[in-house]
Amino acid sequence: MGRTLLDKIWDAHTVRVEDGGRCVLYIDRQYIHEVTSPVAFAGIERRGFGVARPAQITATADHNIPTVDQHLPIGEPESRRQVETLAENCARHGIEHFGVGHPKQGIVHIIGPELGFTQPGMTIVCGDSHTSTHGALGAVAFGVGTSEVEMVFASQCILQTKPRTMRITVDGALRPGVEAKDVILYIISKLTASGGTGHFIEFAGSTIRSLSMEGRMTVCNMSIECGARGGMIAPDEKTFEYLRGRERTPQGAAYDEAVARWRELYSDPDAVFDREYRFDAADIAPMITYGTNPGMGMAVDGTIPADADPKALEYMGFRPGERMLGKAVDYVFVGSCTNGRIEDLRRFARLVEGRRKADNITAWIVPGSKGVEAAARAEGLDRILAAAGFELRQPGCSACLAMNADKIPAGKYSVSTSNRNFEGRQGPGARTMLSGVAVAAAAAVTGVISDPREVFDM
Ligand SMILES: CC(C)[C@H](C(=O)O)[C@@H](O)C(=O)O
Ligand code: SF4
Repeated sequence: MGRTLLDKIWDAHTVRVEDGGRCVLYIDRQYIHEVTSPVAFAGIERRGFGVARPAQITATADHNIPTVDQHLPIGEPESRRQVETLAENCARHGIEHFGVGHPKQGIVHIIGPELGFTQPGMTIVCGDSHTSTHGALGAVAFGVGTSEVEMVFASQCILQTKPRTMRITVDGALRPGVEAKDVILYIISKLTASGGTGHFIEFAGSTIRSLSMEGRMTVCNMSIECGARGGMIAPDEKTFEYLRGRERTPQGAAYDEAVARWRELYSDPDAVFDREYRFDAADIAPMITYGTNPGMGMAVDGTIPADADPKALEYMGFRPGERMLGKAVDYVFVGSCTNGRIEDLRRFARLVEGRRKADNITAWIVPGSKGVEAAARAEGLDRILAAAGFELRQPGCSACLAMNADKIPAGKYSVSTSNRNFEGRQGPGARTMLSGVAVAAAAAVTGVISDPREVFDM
């Protein structure tokens, strides 16, 4: 019987299968950040272990850092301590670390692919749920807990049960104004926030193939928001081109050899998945969420479902059957590991170019990495944004979660290109509506929830 892409990579990395079926899985790369690494470092030190393969670990500071005045010491003492601890731990164990202000610093899931650390066929973990992002390059990448971070430090392996497989196929051309984020918000709205539990998703079909690498990362990033362990896309010419010449990818003849290996990474035509779903791109509209989990999404021009969860609607201050169009917005956040890549900033800048930010909107436009920030400035996106009343900030997780200074005040409404709209996610009492870049741009210039296809004549 044919094998899935997950089978091929998983089996190639299985060192041993334990009684009970758990696998000792070899990990090619581990990413770490300041939030989930300190306890793991303390753990190996307490047990007298060193870090087995420091060269296969990459560290960056992203969650606890401010996105303005990064040259100043971090004001909040707890955050400052986290970030300093990461730097000290990395120095002690010989791990490459991109701290605040470093030209390669950024959100962990942005810099991995950007610097070429993430490559097809790899196994990749990080103590962070959105590690699934790296699956867009054809890697098996998933989030792990702090005790597993410690396991990888000590042995470069983890103990894992192999997930079940799921394929989600999306075919057809996307309608005007629809972007990768809308595709994944649509899929999660169909599967619900728990519909992928226990599975590893492979995204396939002509719509997925047509997406840029950045768009594929957006899709895989949010694959876990339906409960899946991870998401992946078989690598193709776009993937190989994206990786060509990146700082940490093989160069020259070694690159050609790598591509030859990467070409073997696909699910065999007769591979059988535990579950399959099919969607038609023509059914997907620009999306927005109305509730308090990412599965509570709808077309921006639709109405809130009559059977929507009453508790979620109470938190959001919405009622069943209402339209989202015209609803009040206070904050717009463009950024995060979901939509903080250069393509996202380009899209936002092009849409708002020649227009003005609405007076009632506070907007945070946050590049996902120093690399993205530098590219945006080199392309003059910062000037386009400034002319429209927007400021390009410095890279970090920012308003995606309330672990730094960028918090949405209680009761305020935020249109956010990030990935989670849980109660209090962007600050205690904050009300988050998830969307793609175009819906965020439309809200930013009109001051209310608007249909980007009308505002921008798409
Ligand atoms: C802080 C970290 C553990 C967390 C995660 O695992 O995802 C964060 O990145 C998030 O997005 O909620
Ligand atoms: S940007 Fe958001 S989702 Fe991504 S790693 Fe940071 S906090 Fe988590």
